[in-house]
Amino acid sequence: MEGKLRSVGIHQASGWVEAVLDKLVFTNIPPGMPSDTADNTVLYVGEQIVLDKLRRKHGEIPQKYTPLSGDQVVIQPTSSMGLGVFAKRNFEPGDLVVCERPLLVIAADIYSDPSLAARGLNTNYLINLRQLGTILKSANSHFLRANRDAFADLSKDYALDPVADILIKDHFPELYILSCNGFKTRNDSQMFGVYKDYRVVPRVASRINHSCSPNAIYYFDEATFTFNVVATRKIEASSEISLMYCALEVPRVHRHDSLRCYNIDPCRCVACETSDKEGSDRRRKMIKDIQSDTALVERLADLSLAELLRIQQAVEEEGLHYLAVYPWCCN
Ligand SMILES: C[S@@+](CC[C@H](N)C(=O)[O-])C[C@H]1O[C@@H](n2cnc3c(N)ncnc32)[C@H](O)[C@@H]1O
Repeated sequence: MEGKLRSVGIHQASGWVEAVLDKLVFTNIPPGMPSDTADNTVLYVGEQIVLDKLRRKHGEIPQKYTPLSGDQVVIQPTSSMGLGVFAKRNFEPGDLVVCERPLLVIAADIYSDPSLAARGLNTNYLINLRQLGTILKSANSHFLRANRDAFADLSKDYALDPVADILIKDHFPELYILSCNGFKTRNDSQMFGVYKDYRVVPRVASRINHSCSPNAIYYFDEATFTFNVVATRKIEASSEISLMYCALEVPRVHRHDSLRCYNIDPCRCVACETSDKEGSDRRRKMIKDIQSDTALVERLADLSLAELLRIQQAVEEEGLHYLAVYPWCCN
């Protein structure tokens, strides 16, 4: 079986290289100013039309940004989750915790290119993975040296699927780095060209672990090409910064199912290690029901103070302060 897949893969991949790889741009942004250090440079892999679109929209890209001073966060070992990112000072809700040029921005669904479909080249999950792996190998050779080393050093703790893990992992470690550390750009991003699924691999924020009660959210700013992490609640100096890797308004067992691909089994976050399971599941279900009930969301202003307080308390107990429903209840 392995031999058959391999030979199909090689045949398909060579047609694919002509069809797609040649039309991708690999651009270090900002492009090669003498003053640019590697940590101010993003390798963008995607289509030229996307770059042109961003230039039209923002004037020039990347626009200047103000890097945060070095006394915000520090990367340190955790007790049970490998490395983590810790606050070096107190943060208030809304404070910028990390603002950095990421290592890589890449269209991760390159195999969905319509020109491949027309030529019957994107037919098989494993072949698609090999195609993306081939692109990532090319990306590797375009990194500035320091960024290549930083990328290679990131966690590969990810399971794609049992067959792929046996056939591909040793050949395409970059695929696992992307899967483990790649954050989706937001759905309303203007970056879209042919591809829809842009991933951003940050250098510092890749070390941020998952929590089911996260204290921060992230966004990618395409004008400055920066990856930003913002506190959603108070974070005290020396506590760990956390993000969410999966939907959180679902029962713990569903969260754990979604986290298994990150080899997070069990989840070591404070919420899972300490909270009462049934009570937590009940509160999250209540929050989910409210969120999905658009009529109720529109009527929030009409709810009694007691009802609003109940929602507010549930959100706070579960640490889901980032949800849109939270400020509505507090106001
Ligand atoms: C994006 S990396 C985060 C940084 C990572 N700890 C490191 O040392 O590079 C994701 C990996 O961190 C670990 N991890 C993150 N959150 C975790 C959690 N809540 N429980 C257990 N392990 C976690 C898992 O190994 C996961 O695959």
